[in-house]
Amino acid sequence: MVRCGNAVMPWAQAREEARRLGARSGCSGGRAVALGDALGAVLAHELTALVGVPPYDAAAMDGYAVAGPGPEWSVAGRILAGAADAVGRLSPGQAVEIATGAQVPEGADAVLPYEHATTCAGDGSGAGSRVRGEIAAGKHVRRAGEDTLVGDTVVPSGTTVTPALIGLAASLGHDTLLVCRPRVTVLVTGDEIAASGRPGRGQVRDAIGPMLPGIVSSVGAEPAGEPRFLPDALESMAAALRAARGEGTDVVVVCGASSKGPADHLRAALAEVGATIVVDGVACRPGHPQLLASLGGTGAPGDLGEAGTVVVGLPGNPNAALAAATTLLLPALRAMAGAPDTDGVLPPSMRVKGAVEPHAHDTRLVAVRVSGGQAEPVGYDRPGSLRGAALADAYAVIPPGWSGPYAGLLWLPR
Ligand SMILES: Nc1nc2c(c(=O)[nH]1)N[C@H]1C(S)=C(S)[C@@H](COP(=O)(O)OP(=O)(O)OC[C@H]3O[C@@H](n4cnc5c(N)ncnc54)[C@H](O)[C@@H]3O)O[C@H]1N2
Ligand code: MOO
Repeated sequence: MVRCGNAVMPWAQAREEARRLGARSGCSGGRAVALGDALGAVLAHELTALVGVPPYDAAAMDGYAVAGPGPEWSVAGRILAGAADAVGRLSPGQAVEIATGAQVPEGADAVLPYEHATTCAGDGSGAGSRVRGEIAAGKHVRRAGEDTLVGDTVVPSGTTVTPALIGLAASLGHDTLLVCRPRVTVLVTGDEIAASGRPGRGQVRDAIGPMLPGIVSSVGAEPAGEPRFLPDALESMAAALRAARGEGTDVVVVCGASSKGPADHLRAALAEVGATIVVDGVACRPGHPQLLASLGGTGAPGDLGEAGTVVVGLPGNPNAALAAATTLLLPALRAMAGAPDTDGVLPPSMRVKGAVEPHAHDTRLVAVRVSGGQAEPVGYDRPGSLRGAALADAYAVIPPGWSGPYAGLLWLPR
């Protein structure tokens, strides 16, 4: 059998190398973005509280804020949420009618909910009436800062920004967040590739460029503009790599030209621009010609520089490209942003339904649908076809020589 590459790396090791290179290259500085634009990015700083939670002593129930042990209080007025300092200090024996979330006046010991209170009517404004009930000191009052004190660190750097984190940041007084969103330049190679519409005779419609924005945004990165289409020519590819490095992009993804055919110029172009190849082929199916390199450093073996642009070479076959993106691109991007390795493979604890043949030397990535605690291969997952991956939830990770029935899972980007 023809094997592509002289130093094909085991699949798990290739993922580790991608993480190491991503972490070493880092993200080109954090950017302050409005809360609404931060979703999915990775926090480039610790999130601290600019205000406490709650910001003031607040009623947790609708009812009466009461001062003194009771069991009866005279009602001195009413406080609704949003009214700052509406009532002065309460004296023992006094109460105010209060809304949930309203500021509890000084001197109040507890809030007596309506459903536990007996009232004698006053003048309708809340004043002049009396209220009776049993209280426990401090009950139904949320004290200022009892959840979070001003200055507390609440979320570590490297956390992915979720809707909940955005809400939290707002509640802590932030309007912007400093985030890391690696920028990814996409180069689509091939004389036969059509960018849109139905391909003509001898043409193939680009299926990888349209996948990549979703793949990179699944880990909070972003495309640096539209894909650039390149002919099968060494000089065009070398020029595009130089341009991407000059523009300060974090990652260049090259689609196609990863094999060793007469029109596959990726390795020659990398040599021309002085790149250091870190992973030259991976022992996995599909996706074995994939490649990882750094445009940083001097190009001397082992010298990757401080913050060089990372190059990921995806094979031209679209399912091989998707497999390679989950193997090298996603781990590199997450590590670059400082995010933990949550895109890792689940432990081999998922039962695979039906017969799956392992490969003799390579890890197989088999498109599966996951339901009822089982992974069922969906088929149609040859290197050139995305039909299976489009129906699948994950790749089942089938190591060489696997005898089943349990496998690890690698979730597909959503
Ligand atoms: N002698 C060998 N030949 C090949 C080997 C090998 O080990 N020895 N490996 C095969 C494998 S596996 C793959 S995968 C491909 C990788 O090829 P390239 O990355 O060089 O890509 P191309 O040759 O340009 O294209 C391969 C195939 O994919 C189609 N393609 C390319 N780009 C796209 C795109 N953006 N969207 C959709 N389809 C695309 C292209 O038309 C070809 O059919 O090498 C094998 N050869
Ligand atoms: O391994 Mo290729 O990358 O399968 O088609």
